[in-house]
Amino acid sequence: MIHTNKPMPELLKYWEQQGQLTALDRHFAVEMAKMHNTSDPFFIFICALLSKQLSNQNSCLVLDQIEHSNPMNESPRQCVINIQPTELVSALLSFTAISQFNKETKAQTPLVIDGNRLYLQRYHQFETQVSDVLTRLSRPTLEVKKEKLKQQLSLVFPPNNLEGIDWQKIAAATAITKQLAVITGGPGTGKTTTVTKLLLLLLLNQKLTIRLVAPTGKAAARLSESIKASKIRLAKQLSFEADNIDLSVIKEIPEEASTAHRLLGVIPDSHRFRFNKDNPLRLDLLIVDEASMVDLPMMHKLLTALPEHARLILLGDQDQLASVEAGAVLADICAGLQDPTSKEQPWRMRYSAQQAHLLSELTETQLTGFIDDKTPFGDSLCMLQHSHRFKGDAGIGLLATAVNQSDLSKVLGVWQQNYDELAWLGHGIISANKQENIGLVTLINQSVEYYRPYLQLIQQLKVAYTVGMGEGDEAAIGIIDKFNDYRLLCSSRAGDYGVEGINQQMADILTKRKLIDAKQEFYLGRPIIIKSNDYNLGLFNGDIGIILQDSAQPKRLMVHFIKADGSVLKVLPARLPKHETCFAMTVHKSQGSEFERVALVLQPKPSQAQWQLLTKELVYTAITRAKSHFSCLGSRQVFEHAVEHATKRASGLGEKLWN
Ligand SMILES: Nc1ncnc2c1ncn2[C@@H]1O[C@H](COP(=O)(O)OP(=O)(O)OP(=O)(O)O)[C@@H](O)[C@H]1O
Repeated sequence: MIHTNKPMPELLKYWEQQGQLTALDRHFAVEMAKMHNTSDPFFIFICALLSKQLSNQNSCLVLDQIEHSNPMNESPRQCVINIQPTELVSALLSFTAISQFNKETKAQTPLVIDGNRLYLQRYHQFETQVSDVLTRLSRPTLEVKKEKLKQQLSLVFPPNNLEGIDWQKIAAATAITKQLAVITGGPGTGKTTTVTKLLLLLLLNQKLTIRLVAPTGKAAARLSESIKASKIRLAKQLSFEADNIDLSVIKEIPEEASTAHRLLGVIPDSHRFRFNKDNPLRLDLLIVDEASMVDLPMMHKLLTALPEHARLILLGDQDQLASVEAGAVLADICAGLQDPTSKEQPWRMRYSAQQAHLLSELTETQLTGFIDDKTPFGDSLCMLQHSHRFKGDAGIGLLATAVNQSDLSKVLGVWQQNYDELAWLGHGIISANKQENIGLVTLINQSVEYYRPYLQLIQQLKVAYTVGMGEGDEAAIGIIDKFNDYRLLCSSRAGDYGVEGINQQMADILTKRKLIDAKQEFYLGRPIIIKSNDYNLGLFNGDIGIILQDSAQPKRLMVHFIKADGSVLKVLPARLPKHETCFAMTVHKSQGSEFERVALVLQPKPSQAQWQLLTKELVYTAITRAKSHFSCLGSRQVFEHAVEHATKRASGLGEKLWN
C-alpha cells in the first residue's frame, strides 16, 4: 500500500528537517500509532498528513487530494502510495482509530471520514454543529407587518442616486425577515450603516437584548466607533421624519461592542467558557462583526451558546484573509454565491422564489433575476456591492477591486495610472557602493517621517510632565491615535523584509534620529503588539499599545492600550504576556484595523513557505487597510504571483450548507 525507502518514523523526522512537517505533526502521528497499537506506515503517514493540514489552517484532509497535500511529492521520491482512490476509504476504515461518520451513531473514534474528507473528530463536530445551527437559523421566515415595515424601510432607506438595486435596503429586509442574516461586502460598502438602520427598524417594533461582538479588541473598538458615528448620521438623516418615526429609539441602539471571548465569559486557566450549550447567552440578537476573522472553533463556541430563539447577524468581507486558525467560515458561508463564469461580477445572490418575492414587495425592488431554488440557505445572505468610502475613480478602491478579481492586466493598468493614493517602491535597485536596496532605504526613511508625529507628541508630553502639566489619559489616546495613522505591513515574519527585520531597522533608525532610545527593552514610545491572550489582564492577541509615562507617576513607564469601550488600560511592562514591537506587523494581524497610510512589504526572494503565504487575499487585505494612501515595496514577480493565487482551505462546511 505504501512503499518507503526508510521506516516511516525516520521519514517523518527527515520531512521535519526539510520543513515539510512540524514537530507537532510528527509527534501527533507517532502518538496516534502508539495509542492504537499499530506501526502501519500508511496509518502513521495519514495521521501526519492530517495534522499538517490542520497546521495549515485546513479543517480536514481531502482524500482525493492526498497527492497534492503530502510532503512526498519531492524528488527523488521517498514514499510512494500505491492504492486505488476507490479503495482508499475502505483501507482507512480498516484502522480502529478511523470510522465513517453516521448521523445516527455518533463517531467514537478520534478520526472520522465524512464523504471524501478525513477529520479529527473534534473538527468534524465543529463543522457539523456550525452547519446545523446555521441551517436551522436560515430556515424560518419570520412574521412581519408588511405594510408598516414597507413604509419604515422606505423612510430609513430613501431612494438614492446610485443606479440599480439598493442592496443595503435588501440586507435590512433580509435581517428583519430571517433569523439568520449574513451581510457581506468590502470596506465602506455600508455594513455598519445598514446594521444601525436595521436595528432601529427592529427596535421600533419590539424590545430586544442585543449584543455586538468582534473577534479582537481592536475590531470591537472600531465597531463601537462606527456604530456611534452611524447613529449620529441616522439621527440627522431622519430629523425631518419625527412625525413618522419615533427618533428616541435611535438612542436605544447599542454602541458597546466586546470581543467574542469576553461575551462568552472566559474561565481563567480553562479552554471552556461560562456560556455554552448548557448555559446559553442571555440575548435576543447577536451581531458578529469582522466574521471573516472568526475561526471554526470560535464560531462553534458562539453558535452553540446562542439561545434557540435568538437572531444572528454576521457581518464581514468574504474576500479578506481567512482566520489565523483553522477554517474559512465566512468564505464557506458565501461559497454558494460564487459565479465563476463572470470575472467582473464573481458573486451572485441566490434567493428562493418565495423570499425574492417577499423582499421585492417589502423593498419595492425587482429581485426576479436572482431566483435560484436549489437551497434555501441563500435566503439569509446579502452582499453589499458599492463602496462609499473609495471613490470609484481613485487608486485604492480600483486596485483593491482588480486584485480581488485576480485581474493582472487591470492591476497593472491601475499602477500605471500613477494615482496620488498609490506608490510602488520596487526592489532590485541596489546602490553601487553600499549594496543597499534603494526601495527599502526609501521606505524606512519615509516611515520615520510617518511615525515622527506620534513620537513628537510623546516628547511634548514628557516636557509637560516635567513642569507638572501632563494631560493624563486623553493625551495617551491622542498619541495612540496618531500612531495608528500609519502602519508597515509585512507578508511574513522572518528575515530583513519580515516583521522582525523591519522592526529592527525602524528601531535602529529612530534611535539614530533621536526619536526613541531603543537601548533598553522597554523604552518610551515603543509600540507593542500582544501575541497571546491574558484574560486576567484583559489583553488579547493582536491588541496594540504604546509605552508611555504613567500620568499618575510620570517617572514610571506603563504600556497604554485603548480598550473596546474607549477607556485606557495601563499595564506594567514586566507583566505583559507574549508580545513584540509593532512598527511593522503582519497583514494577518492587521485585519479589523484601518490606518490613513499603509505600506506593504513583500519579500524580494520568498522561501518556499513564504510563497504559499502570498495570495490575493493577503494583498487585498493590506490594500483595504489603507484609508488615504497605499504603497508597496515588492518585486513585480512576487506581486503578480500573489494576485494570481487565491487561498484555498480544505473544509466541508460550504458543501454542508449549500447541498
Ligand atoms: N447609502 C449610503 N449613501 C451614502 N453614504 C453611505 C451610504 N452607506 C454608507 N455610506 C458612507 O460610507 C462610509 C462607510 O460606511 P460604513 O462604515 O457603514 O461601511 P462598512 O462597510 O461598515 O465599512 P468597514 O469596512 O469600515 O466595516 C460612511 O462614511 C457612510 O456614511
